Amino acid sequence: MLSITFPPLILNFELLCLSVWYGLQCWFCSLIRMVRAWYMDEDTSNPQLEHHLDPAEYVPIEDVFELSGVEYFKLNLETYKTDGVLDGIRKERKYSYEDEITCSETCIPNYADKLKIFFEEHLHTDEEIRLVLDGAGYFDVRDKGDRWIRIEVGPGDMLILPSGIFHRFTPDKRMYVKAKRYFIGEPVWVAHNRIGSPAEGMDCRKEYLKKAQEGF
Ligand SMILES: CSCCC(=O)/C(O)=C/O
Ligand SMILES: [Fe+2]
Repeated sequence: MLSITFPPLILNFELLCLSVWYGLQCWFCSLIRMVRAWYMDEDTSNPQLEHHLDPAEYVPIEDVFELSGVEYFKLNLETYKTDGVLDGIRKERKYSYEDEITCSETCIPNYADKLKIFFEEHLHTDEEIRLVLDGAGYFDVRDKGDRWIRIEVGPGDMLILPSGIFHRFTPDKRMYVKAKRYFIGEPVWVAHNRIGSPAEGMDCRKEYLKKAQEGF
C-alpha cells in the first residue's frame, strides 16, 4: 500500500539504508583490517592483481623486517596527528620533510606512464617512507634471497624501506592511493633501476647487502 502511494519515498529510504550499511561496513573493515604480505609470483602482467604463489605463501608482517629490513608501523588515522606515535618516529629518525602524494588518474598527468615507472624494480640512496591515508596498493620488496614479498598497504599502514633495497609499487585494482611521504633533509626522489643502471654496484646497495648478511 505504502509502496504504491509513495514509491519514490520508499526507494529513497532503501537507498539511505543501503548507503548507511555500506558506510558502516567500510568503517568496520578499516578498524579490523590487518596488513598482509606474501611471496608473489614472477608474472609482471596485470600488477594490480594479487599474484599469489600456488599454493599461497603468506609472510607474517613481524617476519618482514628480518627478511628484508623493511619496517612496518600501524597508525590510527583518527588520532595520528596528536597521539605522539608518528611524532615519536619522526623525531627519533629525524624526518624533517613531509608531503602528500595522491596516485590517481586525475592527480597525476600521464598516470599510466607514472605507474610503469613506480613498477620498475629500483632502489634509492635514502629510505622510502610512506604512510597510507586512503586507497590501497602493493609494495613489492626483494627479500635477502632475492624473492619478491608483496606487502598490501591500506589506510594507517606505514612502511619504511631501507636505502639500497630493490622494490617497486603499484596501486591495487581500484587504482587509487593517497600517502604521506617523509624524508631526512631535502628529498631525493631519484630511482635507480635494477636493469640498465649501475644500481647493483652503488654504495647504498653494498651497505644494504652487508646489513642483510649480518642481520637487520
Ligand atoms: C604510495 S606512494 C607512491 C609510490 C612511490 O612514491 C614510490 O617511490 C615507489 O617506489
Ligand atoms: Fe621507490
